[in-house]
Amino acid sequence: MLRRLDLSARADVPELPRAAHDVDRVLDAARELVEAVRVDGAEALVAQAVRFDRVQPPTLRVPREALDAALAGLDDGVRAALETAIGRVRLATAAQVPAGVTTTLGTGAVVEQRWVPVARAGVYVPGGKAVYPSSVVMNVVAAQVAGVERIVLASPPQADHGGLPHPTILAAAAMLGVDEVLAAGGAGAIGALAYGVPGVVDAVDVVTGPGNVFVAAAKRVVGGHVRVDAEAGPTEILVIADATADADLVAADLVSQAEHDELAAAVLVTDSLALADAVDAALEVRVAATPHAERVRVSLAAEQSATILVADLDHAIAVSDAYAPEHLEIMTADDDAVVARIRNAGAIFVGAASPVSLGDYAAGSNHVLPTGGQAARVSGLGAATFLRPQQVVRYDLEGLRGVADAVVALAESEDLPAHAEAIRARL
Ligand SMILES: NC(=O)c1ccc[n+]([C@@H]2O[C@H](COP(=O)([O-])OP(=O)(O)OC[C@H]3O[C@@H](n4cnc5c(N)ncnc54)[C@H](O)[C@@H]3O)[C@@H](O)[C@H]2O)c1
Ligand SMILES: N[C@H](CO)Cc1c[nH]c[nH+]1
Ligand SMILES: [Zn+2]
Repeated sequence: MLRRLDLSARADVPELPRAAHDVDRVLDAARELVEAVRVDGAEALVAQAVRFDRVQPPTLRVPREALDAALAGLDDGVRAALETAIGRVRLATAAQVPAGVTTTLGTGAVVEQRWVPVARAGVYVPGGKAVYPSSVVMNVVAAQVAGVERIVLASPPQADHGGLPHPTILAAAAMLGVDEVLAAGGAGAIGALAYGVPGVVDAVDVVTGPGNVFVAAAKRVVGGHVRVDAEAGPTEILVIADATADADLVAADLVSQAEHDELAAAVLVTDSLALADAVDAALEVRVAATPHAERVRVSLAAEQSATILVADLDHAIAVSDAYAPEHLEIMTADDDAVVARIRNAGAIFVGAASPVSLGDYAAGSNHVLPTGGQAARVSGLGAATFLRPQQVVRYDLEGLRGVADAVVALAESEDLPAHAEAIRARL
């Protein structure tokens, strides 16, 4: 089911498997959809809902009563599970908030750095092939912990639910106190959050959230206008496993992420031919039995998924770092030794009892993570996504006197004498 790429006879890392239908290829389509919303507003959002979601939303802004009704109708078990997820993500995210620092550079000379949240955040929650109340938790809790005052959430309208977002998404939003919710999906929704739509939603400062390639591409399009988090597109899992790993668990985890999307990537990197064969055998059994087998088969057989045979674990680490996966699982004889040497990954899951699906819901980590190789440069969603470091300068006259000569000399060297005058005027 997984194609094999045998690199075991070489020590270098060639081009690795990626989806052909990636963000670059849908960038023009996403730009058109964003631009239509920027120019035509609500009319374009409704047209895109009819075209892609096959439903006309009764209203783009979800009414308060619909949020309340969704919360009232929420299954008790799901509510308890959401509470668990919210509690864990809140605790782990609160620990991320950086403390401000004050540096004293001399008597009466102080520079402070404080962390200030943006005023408005727009968060996207996917809802095409699957619906993601867990992404409500990941986005909203991170923004709330950062101290964002206004959070607006967008999620695709559902034909089976009268053209509103899925009721579990609405219920999760209501649980978290988010009452500004849009029935809008895909690139158009990202455009609406970034530019605002008269009478529907005001523009935000930061747009975050996962989604399919169109959502990821739209975030790239609006990235020059608002702050965006990493491109969190079709899910990726890369497993580094040696001969000691449990092949059936490896197979279960590959299938778990392949079920998101035909474009999801599932990659096994191993130095053990026996393990590779055993994972193939386990995949046959698991895929045959999984409810989304059709989607999983496409994802596992596609060019973005593979078993990569490597010479040894050093080689496996080099391959994984070059790929920079969204999720990296490590199942080896000495997991700590491997994780210590990893540089590039959105999130790392260490050992057989830490599968990606734990992190998807309730580990306490955030599941909105960079895909498409971005994990080599940027991080996943967290409190910092909504915060900016801001410097506050507090000098008194004694402090100013202590550095005045340097400022005046530099101002004159730049031929900006009025800058020097502004110092002299105080002394
Ligand atoms: N990386 C992460 O952190 C992360 C987290 C959760 C989910 N995901 C990914 O999110 C994605 C969710 O995708 P989904 O499709 O289920 O939901 P989605 O909400 O991302 O996409 C649905 C929307 O896509 C748009 N769309 C559909 N077909 C289109 C087309 N042909 N042209 C233009 N726009 C089109 C529509 O507007 C539709 O509302 C999956 O790929 C999943 O792997 C990623
Ligand atoms: N694995 C996805 C990308 O990180 C997140 C998710 C949500 N629900 C299930 N899984
Ligand atoms: Zn998942």
